[in-house]
Amino acid sequence: MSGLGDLVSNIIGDADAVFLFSPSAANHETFVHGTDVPIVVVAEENNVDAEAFVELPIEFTNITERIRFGLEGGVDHGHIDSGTIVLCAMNLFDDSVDSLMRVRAGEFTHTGIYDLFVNSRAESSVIRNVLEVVIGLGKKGQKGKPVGALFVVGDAGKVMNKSRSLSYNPFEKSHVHVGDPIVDVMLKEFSRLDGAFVISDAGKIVSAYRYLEPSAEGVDIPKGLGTRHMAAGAITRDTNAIAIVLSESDGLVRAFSGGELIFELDPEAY
Ligand SMILES: Nc1ncnc2c1ncn2[C@@H]1O[C@H](COP(=O)(O)OP(=O)(O)OP(=O)(O)O)[C@@H](O)[C@H]1O
Ligand SMILES: [Mn+2]
Repeated sequence: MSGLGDLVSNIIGDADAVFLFSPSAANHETFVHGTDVPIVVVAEENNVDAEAFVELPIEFTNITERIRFGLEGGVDHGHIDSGTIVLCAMNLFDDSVDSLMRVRAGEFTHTGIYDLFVNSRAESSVIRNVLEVVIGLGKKGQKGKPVGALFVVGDAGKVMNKSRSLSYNPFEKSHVHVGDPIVDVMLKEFSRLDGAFVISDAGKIVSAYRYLEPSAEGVDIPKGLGTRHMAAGAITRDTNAIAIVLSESDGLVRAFSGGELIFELDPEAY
């Protein structure tokens, strides 16, 4: 094997921690027993009873985003320091680890995806549920036609104060939460009409058809996005909410926090 082992050990030799992405129990065992550096598991669920664990709120089909999220979580939970050289191990093609990547944990610029889920007022499961609804809407559209939607999540009292009603609120006296199966259907139906949905920290649907009237001062969103995206960005600067928007015109899903665009994704890729 003509020196390949040496080349590879140059890449992985100085790693001080291993991040295992969605490992099988057998893979996890192998790594735990095969090395004495700390092992951190990054996955949607902790199926392997890992001591050090970072929960992935969504699957992240983009691998660099998945890694970034895992590393930010690892630092945030105190599993590693930000300068640590990490070996990321993944199975991209089947059930056994087939991919190793060497990354310095602090190397990434802060993307905000981690904060969006973990440091928001709203529960991360609520944000995940809203994202799932929006991605679903983006995939199918409404009766085959592209549809736009705006969800404002968290800090609902303040959001209600900075908005006005465009129509009667179908959620007025109801106690429905995002993630309830019936709600998916309702949200998709009501998203045909104008305005925003307002969701509480705990996932209660507070209102549909809200016209947002935040101050737009200091909001810096990419040129070319229209009033829906501007309102979404601005409300997240004026309150502690985050906003998730489906664009009717380009079909992309965008998330805003603190007045900034945090990420954009193509629902067709999910
Ligand atoms: N302040 C607001 N609050 C709530 N909804 C709004 C607000 N401003 C615009 N919208 C909604 O966004 C819709 C689309 O407006 P516009 O085309 O200007 O936005 P956009 O950012 O270009 O979004 P899209 O990419 O979906 O076209 C409006 O019909 C309205 O339903
Ligand atoms: Mn538009």
